[in-house]
Amino acid sequence: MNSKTKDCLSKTYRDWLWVILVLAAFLGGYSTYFILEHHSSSPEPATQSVQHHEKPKIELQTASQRRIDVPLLTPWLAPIVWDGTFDEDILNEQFQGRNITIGVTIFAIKKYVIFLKLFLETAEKHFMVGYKVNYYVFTDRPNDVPKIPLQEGRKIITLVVQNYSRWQDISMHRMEMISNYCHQLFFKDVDYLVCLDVDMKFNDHVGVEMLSDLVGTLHPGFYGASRETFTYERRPKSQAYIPRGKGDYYYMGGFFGGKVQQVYKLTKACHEAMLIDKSNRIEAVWHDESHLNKYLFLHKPTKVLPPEYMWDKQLLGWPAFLRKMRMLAVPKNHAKIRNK
Ligand SMILES: CC(=O)N[C@H]1[C@@H](OP(=O)(O)OP(=O)(O)OC[C@H]2O[C@@H](n3ccc(=O)[nH]c3=O)[C@H](O)[C@@H]2O)O[C@H](CO)[C@H](O)[C@@H]1O
Ligand SMILES: [Mn+2]
Repeated sequence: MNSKTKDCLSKTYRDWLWVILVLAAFLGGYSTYFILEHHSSSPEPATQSVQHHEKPKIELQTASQRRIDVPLLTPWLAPIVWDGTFDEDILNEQFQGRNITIGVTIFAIKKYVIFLKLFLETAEKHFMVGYKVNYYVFTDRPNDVPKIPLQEGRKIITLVVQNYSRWQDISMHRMEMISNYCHQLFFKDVDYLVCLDVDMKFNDHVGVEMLSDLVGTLHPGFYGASRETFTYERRPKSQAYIPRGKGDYYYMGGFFGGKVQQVYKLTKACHEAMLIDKSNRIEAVWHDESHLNKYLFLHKPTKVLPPEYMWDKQLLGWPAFLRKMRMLAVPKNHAKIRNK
């Protein structure tokens, strides 16, 4: 082979190399384009139908991700049901087929009967609308229970109970009475129990999003405060004792609930703890609320309600994280109403 032939061959060889390189580059680019395009273009029929059915789920995820200003889960992964984290329509679809009855316990003893009218009227507007509700009004003044029009499937059941001279005893004995009536009525007649103070009014939707096995509500006065400021009972002599550095949240005494069996366990345990305290001549600093906090520290709630569910506008204003005020405290004159 002479050098000319060699040159000619190597030139042809170089030309072919170029062709191969250009072809490879083209194929590489095309395959990248093809893969990207394949992912972003409309999916195959099977994927298409999944996407269609899951549309609400995707929206819900987006909605919950929108709340970055508040904690959405407890450290034990119970949801904290802030506005914007749930879809009422989906929840109603899940609950409506279950034919549930929700019991509400309200104590209106002595002068506190004056709170009943506003409580019940606003509950009819906002509380569990479309569901069966039994309002259990515990009172020593049955004639003062107002007769207000109720939606279908809802009723008021008046339970005549004794009063106590001290307001603290009235407040604390609620635990005893609720646990007693579980056997007499609640186990048989309701699925869930919601236990509320009477000096409150409904101001916005409160529905099935709040239902769960065991439910506690964050006390509005302590939301975002450090654990050290919580007014837990700090004396070891009391059954409600929570040592410093311990505890999860400060829950309010005026709003808790859950499945009847769970509320039975809670109220019975708190009542028994208060009996032991009494025999040891000690009363917890915030009465039933202190015992509730101890119970919920030992038995973690499966759902936690944010302070939307009980707010005090006069005392706390309207901070930005509070999109809704679902229940509000009704201002009261303590001197005029307590122990009267
Ligand atoms: C909103 C909230 O978390 N409230 C709690 C808080 O005080 P509060 O200042 O809200 O207590 P309160 O005066 O509302 O008393 C608690 C409840 O007991 C009932 N009652 C009281 C006195 C009376 O004469 N007649 C009567 O029916 C009534 O249902 C009232 O709502 O701390 C209390 C214990 O110290 C209870 O744990 C309350 O649930
Ligand atoms: Mn109250």
